Amino acid sequence: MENRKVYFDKHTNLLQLEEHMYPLVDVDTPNVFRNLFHYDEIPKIAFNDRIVPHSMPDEIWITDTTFRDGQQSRAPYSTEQIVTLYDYFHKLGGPNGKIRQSEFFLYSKKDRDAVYKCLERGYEFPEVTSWIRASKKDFELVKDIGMKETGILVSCSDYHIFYKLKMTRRECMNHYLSVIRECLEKGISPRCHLEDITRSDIYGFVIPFCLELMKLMEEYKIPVKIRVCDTMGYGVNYPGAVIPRSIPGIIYGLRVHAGVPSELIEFHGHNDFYKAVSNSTTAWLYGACGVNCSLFGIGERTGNTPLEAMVFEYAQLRGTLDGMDTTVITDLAEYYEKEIGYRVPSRTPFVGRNFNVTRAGIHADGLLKNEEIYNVFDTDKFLKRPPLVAVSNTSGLAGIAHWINTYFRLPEGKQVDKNTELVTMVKAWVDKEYEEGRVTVLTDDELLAVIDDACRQLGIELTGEK
Ligand SMILES: CC(C)C(=O)C(=O)O
Repeated sequence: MENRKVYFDKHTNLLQLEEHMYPLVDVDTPNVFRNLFHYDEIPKIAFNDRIVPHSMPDEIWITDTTFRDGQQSRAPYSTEQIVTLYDYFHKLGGPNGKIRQSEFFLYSKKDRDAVYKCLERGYEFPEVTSWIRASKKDFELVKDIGMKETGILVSCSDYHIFYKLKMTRRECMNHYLSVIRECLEKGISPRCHLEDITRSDIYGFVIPFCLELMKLMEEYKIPVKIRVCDTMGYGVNYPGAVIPRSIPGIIYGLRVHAGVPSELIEFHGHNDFYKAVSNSTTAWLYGACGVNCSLFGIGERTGNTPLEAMVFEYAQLRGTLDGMDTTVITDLAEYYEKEIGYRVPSRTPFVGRNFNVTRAGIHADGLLKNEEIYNVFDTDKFLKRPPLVAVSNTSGLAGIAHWINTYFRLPEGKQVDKNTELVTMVKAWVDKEYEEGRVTVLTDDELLAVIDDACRQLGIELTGEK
């Protein structure tokens, strides 16, 4: 009886023995959940109305995959760029380590150089962790570098087990367990990436497998992490939705039926159905301590959960930033644009060029009277990005003056107003554009060119904090 865990099942009101409840179901043919996923139909969301209780852990955090999933989907970063980004993550996450870990490839010399350089920084957070091929050689590498933990791929849906690995569930589970045992033998903590969990048989494969993993953790006294990978973005957060698509249901099953502690559960989302952010927040709410994110959501296909979004989700859930420095998000966006040559799409929340730009005349009027009316929060304080009013035919002299003052961040005393000659000159150009039939708003670049020209004619310079 020693190794068997007994737990109280709230659904049945009975004490249950775990391994008797959830033996591996070794099916002959793959269960691909055709009722939900018919490839030539749009996937379906089904409901059984079983409601899972919230269980947000006392401490929650963010982990980062910018250099792993993020880098998989774009041109590789240079070593110097990785180190700079890592410095920024350290500052953004703050002294409480809200960006707890960042994962790195170890495949090439270049990958390893970046790891050595980041380790040399000596930061406690984000902890540098790895992603490797599950082989003896790679385990040794992890150990030699001095890392405590590594990610290992343990794909768990029958799509992967039968079609990709060409194994049975039993063969696959035995294979994974032997690899993880090898990792533990080396004294390294495995982070098990349960790829494609939202198309997997949760109680026929995932829970029996995680029960075995928890036994290995007990045997080796080394933490075994479970990363819940919503690889194709099928996860949903709706109360009463059925597993395997229900994120609350998956997290509940792992915690209650497989006995995985919250601090060892991490959610990794993809944005194929626009749900990466809400699914990640849901994972926190239902008992995962960690959400794994990539900066600006850059990742495979539609991308991962954007890291910056979860910083603001954190603050909204907890009522505090717990030491995170959100202004670094703007520094990161500028660094990407200037040094990496990537401009975040302009309407992207918190970072896009236009995320707090008001264009409609009627909104602009409200914003000019009181910025709280049309700005989500004090974006100048938290992101060094005061709200802007785009200039159009309805802007008037005051709107143009506001645009110049905010765009150039002109300090009081140096600000222009509706009587300034520069503003009159720009207004004359704007009016002419619309008289000639223009129907669209003016772009920043167009305005900058006109302002530049007018300043030259007037022999003045706009000196702001930019
Ligand atoms: C490769 C796996 C682990 C992954 O990143 C995912 O499932 O999204």
